[in-house]
Parts: sequence; C-alpha cells; structure tokens
Amino acid sequence: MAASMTVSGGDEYDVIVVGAGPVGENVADQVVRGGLTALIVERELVGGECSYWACIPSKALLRPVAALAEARRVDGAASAVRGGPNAEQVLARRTAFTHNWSDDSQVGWLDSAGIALVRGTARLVGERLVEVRTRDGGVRRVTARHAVVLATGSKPTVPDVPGLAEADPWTSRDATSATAVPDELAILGGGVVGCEMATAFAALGSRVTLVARGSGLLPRLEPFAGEAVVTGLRNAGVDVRLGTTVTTVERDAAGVRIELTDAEGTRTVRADEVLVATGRAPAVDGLGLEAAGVHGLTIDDSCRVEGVDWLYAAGDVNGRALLTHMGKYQARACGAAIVARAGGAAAEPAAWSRYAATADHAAVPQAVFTDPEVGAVGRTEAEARAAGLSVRAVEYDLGQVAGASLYADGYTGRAKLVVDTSRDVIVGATFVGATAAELVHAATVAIVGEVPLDRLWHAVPSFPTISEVWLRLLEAYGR
Ligand SMILES: Cc1cc2nc3c(=O)[nH]c(=O)nc-3n(C[C@H](O)[C@H](O)[C@H](O)COP(=O)(O)OP(=O)(O)OC[C@H]3O[C@@H](n4cnc5c(N)ncnc54)[C@H](O)[C@@H]3O)c2cc1C
Ligand SMILES: NC(=O)c1ccc[n+]([C@@H]2O[C@H](COP(=O)([O-])OP(=O)(O)OC[C@H]3O[C@@H](n4cnc5c(N)ncnc54)[C@H](O)[C@@H]3O)[C@@H](O)[C@H]2O)c1
Repeated sequence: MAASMTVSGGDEYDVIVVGAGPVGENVADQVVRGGLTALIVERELVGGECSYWACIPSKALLRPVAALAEARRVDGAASAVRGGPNAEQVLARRTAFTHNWSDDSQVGWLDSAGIALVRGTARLVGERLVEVRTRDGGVRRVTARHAVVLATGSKPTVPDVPGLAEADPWTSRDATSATAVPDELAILGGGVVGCEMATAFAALGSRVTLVARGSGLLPRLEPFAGEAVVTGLRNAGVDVRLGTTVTTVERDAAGVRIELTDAEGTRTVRADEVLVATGRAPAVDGLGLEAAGVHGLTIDDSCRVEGVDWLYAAGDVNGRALLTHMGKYQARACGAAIVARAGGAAAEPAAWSRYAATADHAAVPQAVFTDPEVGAVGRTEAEARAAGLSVRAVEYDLGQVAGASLYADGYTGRAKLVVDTSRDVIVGATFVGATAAELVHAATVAIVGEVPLDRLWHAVPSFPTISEVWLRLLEAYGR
C-alpha cells in the first residue's frame, strides 16, 4: 500500500459481496432478506457485465433481427417488410436498454433493498477481511462477521496468436457497445458469443467472416444445432470458415489483416475489426486469494470454497456454468446457506435442498439467440454416453408439427430428447428453430423433476402449438 494512503477501518457487516453483477446482487438481496447486513463492492457498474456488455445489450441487438426474420417468413405479413433493420435505431434501442451505461437505477434498487454499496476494487487481505481501494483513491478495510462472497464474474480470453493483442481486437464488450457497424468484421471463435454477434452484425450490414477451429459451431451442444446455425449464418451472407486457425494478425492503416490456415492452405482475410470470442476465464486477478491463504476456488454445492468456511464463490467466477440464470440460481442457494449458517445451522448442501445448486451438474438450460434459435438443457447424447448412462435418443423434424407450420411458412427445425433408459427419464433436450428457446423450460422441468416418460404422456400440449413436438417425440420413442 502507498505510504500516503489513509486506511479507514473498523467497518463490519455480516456479509461482504465482491462484485455487483446479477449474481452479487442476488446474494446480497438473499442475505438481507434473511435478516443479515450486507455490503457490496463494485469497481465498475452496478449490474455487472450482464446488464451493460453481455446479455442485455446483445439481446437488444438481436431482437429486431429476429422480429424481421419472423415477419418475412409469414405470407401476408412478409410483403409489409421492406429492407433490413435500421442499424442506427437498433443501436439506439440497445443503448436505451443499457441506460446509456449508467447504473443509477440499479444503485437505487440496492438502496431500496437495504444493501450498502462501496465503489472500488476489493481484495482479500485476511480471514473475513476485505480491503477496498475506493474510486476516490482511499483504502478502506471491512470485516465480514459471517461470510465473504466472491461474485467477480469472468473476463474474455485472448489467444496467444502472433499480433492479435497488438491489433487492438474487439472483445464482447466492444461488440455489444459498438456505436457504429463496421463494414467488415472478422470473428474468432465459433461459440455462443461468436455465433450471436455474427447473426447481429451481418443483419446490421457488416460483411462477417466467422473463423472456427473446430469442425462445427456451438461445439458444446448437439451437433445438429451447430449445423443449423452454420446454414443460417451462411444464408445470411456470413463467410463461415470451419476447421480454420488464425496464424497471424496485423493492424495497418486500412484495418486488420488476418492470416488463416485450413486444410487447403493459407489465405488472408481483411476486416475493419476483429472480435475475439474464444471463451472466458474467472476474474480472480488481484483478488488476493493466495495472501488470504486460499488456494483455488473449488466449491461445494452451496458455493462454499472447500477448506475455507467463510468464503464463497458464486456465478461466472467459479467456472461452473457461465450463464446469468445459473449464477442467480447459485446465489439463491449460497445466500440461503449463509443465512442458515449465521443462525448456527449446518445447512449441508444435500442434493436438491435449498442450500444446493444441484442443477449445475446435469440440468443447465441455455438459449442461443441465433437464426435459427437454439435451446438446450441437460446432457447431449454424447455427454450422457460418456457419463456411463444407458441412453436412447429420439429426434423429430419440427417443421412437421402443425403449430410450427402455422407459425412460419417453411418452418425448419429439429428437436431431440436424450433418455436414460435405466430410469425412463429425460436427461437432455435440444430444440432448434424459431422460438425454440421457449420450448426448453418444459424440458428443464421434466429433467429436474425426473418425470417418468409414462407420466409425460399425460402432459398434453395444446393444439396447434409448437410444443406439440413433445407428443411427436414421445410417439417416436414409443410406449
Ligand atoms: C456477449 C455475452 C452475452 C451473454 N449473453 C447471455 C445470455 O443471453 N444469457 C445468459 O444467461 N448469460 C449470458 N452471458 C453470460 C453472462 O453475462 C454471465 O454469466 C453473467 O454476467 C455472470 O454474472 P456474474 O454476476 O457472475 O458476473 P458479472 O456480470 O461479470 O459481474 C461481476 C462484477 O464484479 C465486478 N468486480 C470484479 N472484480 C472486482 C473486484 N475485485 N472488486 C470489485 N468489483 C469487482 C465487476 O466489475 C462486475 O461488475 C453472456 C455473456 C457475454 C460475454
Ligand atoms: N445466449 C447465451 O446464453 C450466451 C451468449 C453469449 C455468451 N454466453 C456465455 O458466455 C460464455 C463465453 O462465450 P464464448 O462464446 O466466448 O465462449 P465459448 O466457450 O462458448 O466458445 C468459445 C469458442 O472459441 C473456440 N476457441 C477457443 N480458443 C480458441 C483459439 N485459440 N482459436 C480459435 N478458437 C478458439 C472454442 O473452441 C469455442 O468454440 C459462454 O460460456 C456462454 O455460456 C451465453
């Protein structure tokens, strides 16, 4: 610490939460509702990555694209659609959803919820002891009576490609907060960020090249999902290059020069910007873990760090499931456990108890807002087999469902259920097609509830909805 700095100390709260993203906010809210006091420390904006540079602005960019695409697929409505989205208005709508990167309303919510806020960067300096470098240059030490919760999120990883870091690449932050649409955009990485941003920027007018090193896109999902997204992106004019690696990147006066290598050799792509979308890593730099005697953030199902009974890690920072809804789910389990333990209870995180984020292991839902949309939950067929389950999978062409054909002319899509035959329950489900993400929650309920297939026959989907695919899948499986 610099000699000139004054350390103000003596503050005590029951719980200190580091990071005011959706996860930190939810932990703090839970513990305050449980009768404890909470301080939340935030170094940027209250609301975190999700509100300003991730979920909200990305979906605000994508929604107009989806709305237009849907209207174009319905005869009688399509003729009213003239041209593509208005990029300027789409960016303005996105900016409105981020409150122009002001967190006033979220700070107001913290206040109304009775959660104290300090703006600054926190680090652990001892057992239950947190030091905050405040925005005004001061240093403040705060003690937690019961627990410190790390909810610091994640940061984008930039691969070690020669010239890439020097070329000033975009990360997801630059893409989601862009103030203009580049004429040419190269995207590195065929995961969720790469696919969603390719969808948005192609529709807004960029010529997009999407470079993926694997043989398909969205590699964590069922292969047919990635294949449908490749087709959708190519139909939208995106140059999707699979099995391709970037060997060098160089920025010059004209933009960025990117050398690519694939099975056929080497080629060069030019772009105004290059977006790196190659995954994220836990935001733990400078958190003082080692100094506080914490070696790694391995957690139990209540998000308590193994071997450190006062420390918790919830949300992206624990690396379990990098999704807002899963982080908020962890926050509910973690907050409940902290409150119970403060009252003297053991609050063991028994599977499916209120103190355990059990769904993290095999019931994580995800919605990918590409065209077509992808919704998935639980295990893919390959994952279920690798986990040693006895598996049978069934698929159905969504376009054959009456509700889907009414929804859009020429509806294309696919659905798949993965069944554990030893228990006759669903362990995974994937839906691809317009509004497919809305089909996922029924599957999540079936997986978490371990509803036997025999009973699912009695869950009758309405006619004529796209949900009738459930009946078709059961018929395909047989009774
Ligand atoms: C482009 C993009 C789109 C996404 N879209 C979706 C989506 O549609 N749906 C979905 O479920 N998920 C989506 N995600 C993932 C989602 O954004 C994250 O899972 C979510 O933000 C995690 O919440 P969190 O609270 O753990 O972390 P964050 O939202 O990252 O918040 C962490 C906070 O901690 C603060 N912080 C960090 N270190 C310190 C410190 N030392 N001191 C003080 N403060 C600190 C940070 O400033 C930040 O505000 C998307 C991600 C990206 C990149
Ligand atoms: N709709 C949503 O729910 C949504 C949207 C965006 C992001 N997210 C979350 O954000 C997280 C981060 O997204 P992401 O797309 O950055 O990560 P990701 O892990 O989904 O995908 C990263 C991709 O980059 C590839 N890659 C990694 N290193 C590479 C390299 N050196 N060269 C080329 N390719 C490389 C990987 O093979 C993978 O396909 C995800 O885990 C996701 O859960 C969710």
